[in-house]
Amino acid sequence: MERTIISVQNLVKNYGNFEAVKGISFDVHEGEIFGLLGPNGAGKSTTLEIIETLREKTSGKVIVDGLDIDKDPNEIKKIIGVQLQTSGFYPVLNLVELIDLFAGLYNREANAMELLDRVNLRDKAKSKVKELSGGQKQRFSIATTMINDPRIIFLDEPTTGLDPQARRNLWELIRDIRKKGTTVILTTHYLDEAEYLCDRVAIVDSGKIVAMNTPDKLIDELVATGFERPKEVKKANLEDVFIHLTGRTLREE
Ligand SMILES: Nc1ncnc2c1ncn2[C@@H]1O[C@H](COP(=O)(O)OP(=O)(O)OP(=O)(O)O)[C@@H](O)[C@H]1O
Repeated sequence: MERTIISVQNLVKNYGNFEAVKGISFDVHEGEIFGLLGPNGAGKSTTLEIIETLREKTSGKVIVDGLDIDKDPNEIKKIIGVQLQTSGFYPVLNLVELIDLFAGLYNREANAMELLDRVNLRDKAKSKVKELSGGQKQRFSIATTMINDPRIIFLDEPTTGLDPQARRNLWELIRDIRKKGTTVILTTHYLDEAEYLCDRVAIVDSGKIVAMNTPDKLIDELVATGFERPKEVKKANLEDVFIHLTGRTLREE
C-alpha cells in the first residue's frame, strides 16, 4: 500500500477576482515522482508554492507528511527542499560557499563536496554560479534542494531551456534522487519528460485537474476511446538524429 505524503483537498487560490486554482484535490505517494502538467497559466506554480508554504491559499486543506499547512508551516519547511531560481544566488560566493551558507540557514552540517559529487559538479566547486552553463546551474540548484536531507523535493520546470543531453542528464539525476527514497513533485511543459520520469501525473488546465493517472494508463484510456495517432512513417525523429550524431554525454563542460 502506498503511503500518502502530500494530500491536497479542494485547494482554491484567488488573485483578486481571478480564480487561478479552482478547487483541486490530489494525493502524492511517498517515494514517487509526481508531475503537474499544464499550459502556461494553468496554476501549477501557484499550487506548488502553496504546498511549499511560500504562498497563502484562499481555501482548502493541505497536509504534508501528516502536518497541516495552516498549523505547522515551519515543521513542513524542515522536511522539504525547494528549487530556487539560480538568479537568486549571491553572485560573489562560489558553489561550496553557497552550500555552506544554505546549510547555516537550515542550521545543519552539510558536506558540500559530497553534494556536488551527487550532481556531478565537484570540479566546479570553486566556480561562481554565473560561470556555470545552463545545465550545470540547474544541477546546482537541485543540489541546494538536498542540503537539509528532505523527504520531498519540489522542482518547478527543472529542464526548461536545456539542450537534449543536459535534459537527459537531469532526468537521470532526478531518478537517482527518487531511488534514494526522496519523493519528487515537479512541473513541466515537456510531455516526453513527464512520460519518462513521472510515476503519475495530474494534467491541470485553467485551475482544474482534468486527468490524473500513470502516463501509461492515460494513454491507454485515450486509445480506448478509439483515438489513433496518424501513422508514423519514419522509425526515428529529429531528436533521435541529434542524439545519434552528438551522443548522450554532456557537452557543457
Ligand atoms: N501574484 C499574482 N498576482 C496575480 N495573478 C497571478 C499571480 N501569480 C500568478 N497569477 C496568475 O495566476 C495564473 C496561474 O499562474 P501560475 O504561475 O500558477 O501558472 P503556471 O501553470 O505555473 O504557469 P507557467 O507554466 O506559465 O509557469 C496565471 O493566470 C497568472 O497570471
